[in-house]
Amino acid sequence: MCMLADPSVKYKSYTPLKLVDRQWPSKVHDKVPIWLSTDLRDGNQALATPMTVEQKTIFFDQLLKCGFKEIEISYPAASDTDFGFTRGLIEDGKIPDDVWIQVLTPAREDLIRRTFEAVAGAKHVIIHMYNATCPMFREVVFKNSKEETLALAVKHTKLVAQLADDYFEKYGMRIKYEYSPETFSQTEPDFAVEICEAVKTAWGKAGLGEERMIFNLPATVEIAPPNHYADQIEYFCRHISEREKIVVSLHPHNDRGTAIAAAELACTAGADRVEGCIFGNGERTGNVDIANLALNLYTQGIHPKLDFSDIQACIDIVNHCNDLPVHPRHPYAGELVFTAFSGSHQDAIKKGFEAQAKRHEEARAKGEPLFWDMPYLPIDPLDIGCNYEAVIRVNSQSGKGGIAYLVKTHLGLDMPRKMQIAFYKVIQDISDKEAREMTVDDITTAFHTTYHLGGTKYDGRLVLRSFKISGEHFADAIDQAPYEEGEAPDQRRHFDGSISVDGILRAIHGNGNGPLSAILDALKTHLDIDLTIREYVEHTIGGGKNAKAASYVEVIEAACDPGQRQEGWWGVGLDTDIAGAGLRAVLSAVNNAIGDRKLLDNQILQN
Ligand SMILES: CC(=O)SCCNC(=O)CCNC(=O)[C@H](O)C(C)(C)COP(=O)(O)OP(=O)(O)OC[C@H]1O[C@@H](n2cnc3c(N)ncnc32)[C@H](O)[C@@H]1OP(=O)(O)O
Ligand SMILES: CC(C)C(=O)C(=O)O
Ligand SMILES: [Mg+2]
Repeated sequence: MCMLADPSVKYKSYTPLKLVDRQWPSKVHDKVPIWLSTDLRDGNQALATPMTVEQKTIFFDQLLKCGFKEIEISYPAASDTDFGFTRGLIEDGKIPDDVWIQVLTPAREDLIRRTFEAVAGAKHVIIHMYNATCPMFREVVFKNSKEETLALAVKHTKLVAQLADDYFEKYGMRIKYEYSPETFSQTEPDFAVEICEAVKTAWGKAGLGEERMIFNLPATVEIAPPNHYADQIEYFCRHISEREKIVVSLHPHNDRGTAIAAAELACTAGADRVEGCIFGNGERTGNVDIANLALNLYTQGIHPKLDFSDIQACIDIVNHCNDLPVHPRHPYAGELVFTAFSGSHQDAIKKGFEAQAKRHEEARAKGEPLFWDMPYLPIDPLDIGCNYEAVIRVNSQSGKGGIAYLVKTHLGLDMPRKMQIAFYKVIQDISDKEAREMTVDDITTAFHTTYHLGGTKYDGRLVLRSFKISGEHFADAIDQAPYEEGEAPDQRRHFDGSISVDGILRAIHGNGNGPLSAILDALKTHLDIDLTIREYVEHTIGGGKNAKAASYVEVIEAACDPGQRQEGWWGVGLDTDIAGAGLRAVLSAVNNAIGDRKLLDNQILQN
């Protein structure tokens, strides 16, 4: 049947819960739940090739590093691998004293007994038993009535309770019980409560504190929007007796793509605990992603009590063990989640970094916290072990801001706005022509080529070899905007220098009201290059002995009508000396202005 067929005669909608005075919508999710990783069970059972013992061991170690205190390590009755892995962790003393391992079993006597054998001798164990409770499973899978479904749960809970006593006596083990009415979210809410009440009574050990039993309420298949799951959880929390003696746990799957929302809303509805997998592995569309949930709390200023400060290590291990990639757009973990390609995003991020640096400086001085508040970046990449390298990447969708950010970050050069526009066109041309992303290398190389910086030394048709500025103290002169003509005669400067012109050394000299106008005068006199400066900007790079000056110059034709807007040519100069930087910037711009124009021989003085 094609998608255009009428779905109303094929699919039934979920039945909303009539919870007239629901409380959760006005609550805020700000409490850190107990986390249980089920990567080694629900995650493992959903792999084409389940993990080997070696892979499970590596994964287990990573879960400990992340700080999980409850880890569902296996379904021991399923396979020798799971049974052996469980025994191995216990016998090799690999389970820290503050960690509870959890094991899953169906409500079947042989499998429950086998499960206990697997965990014999462990210090802290959660025995997790499940049976499906919804109408479809009762009717189709088990062919059981409600009463029979309840009786199955009660009978096997009693067996678990009996074995828990035996194993406590024999090994001194602390055992908690978790019961899952599998398919809870498709089960009649009052029946879910009824069966859990019966299980609680059968268990007979519901206590306070750590000993509370756990009711895990799975959205085995996510069949309704997240608000409905929250309603179901609130209903359960309000109707189950001795609420304080039980832990209410969530186990959301992601069939509708809303497992994260379901978990967060259901936490506001009263849940204490969440089961899930790192990066959301698991049956079909996966279990709820615990890293995502934890980092969502983190970005609200709440420490999630899980450590994802080295998210790449988690990605590597999950990849290795599950043989599943993490999508490039996966929240927090994808390789593109901190990257802006688009111009307006890049511009906002560049401005955001600059504003934040200023804000942080002021806050630091006042001893106040350095709050993260950045356009487009909800979390500081550094907090999860990433860096800012990926934040701005350039392609044909990028603008001047992003390119300027990369030039500033990688070359330390803070281009003036108009020069950013000019250099942006250079990069746009390359990117459009080559129809590919521009790497940082591409951009810095293009910058060096465009402004004749030639790596460590200058290149271009005209290269400054040596110079002397005479007249008044030149630092003052350069401060006085050397391109302003008409200064008093006693402020004029004289430029004496040698430049290489197309590889041949020439001596040139000229006068001006500053070093830059003096060199331009020399170029006019000797090479018939008649340009004037429209814009000049400078800044220092670094500090102390290693400080350098960076100068940026825009030149235009001297003959240009001042009222007429003319395209200029930009240049950059770097030198330990500010006058040197300015002169080099002029030559860099002049090189761009002359292009391959023939220079007049008769104007050149042979050195
Ligand atoms: C939603 C979840 O994720 S639940 C967890 C699912 N995980 C797994 O299934 C992984 C591990 N499972 C396995 O390896 C196997 O299923 C085993 C070893 C546990 C059992 O294998 P088998 O004995 O061959 O049974 P199989 O799985 O084919 O069939 C299930 C049987 O158990 C019954 N059953 C299923 N779930 C349960 C349960 N929770 N409690 C009691 N009985 C159950 C079924 O109705 C069926 O009974 P039937 O044979 O009378 O029709
Ligand atoms: C065993 C249960 C908790 C389960 O995995 C599910 O219902 O999804
Ligand atoms: Mg599951």
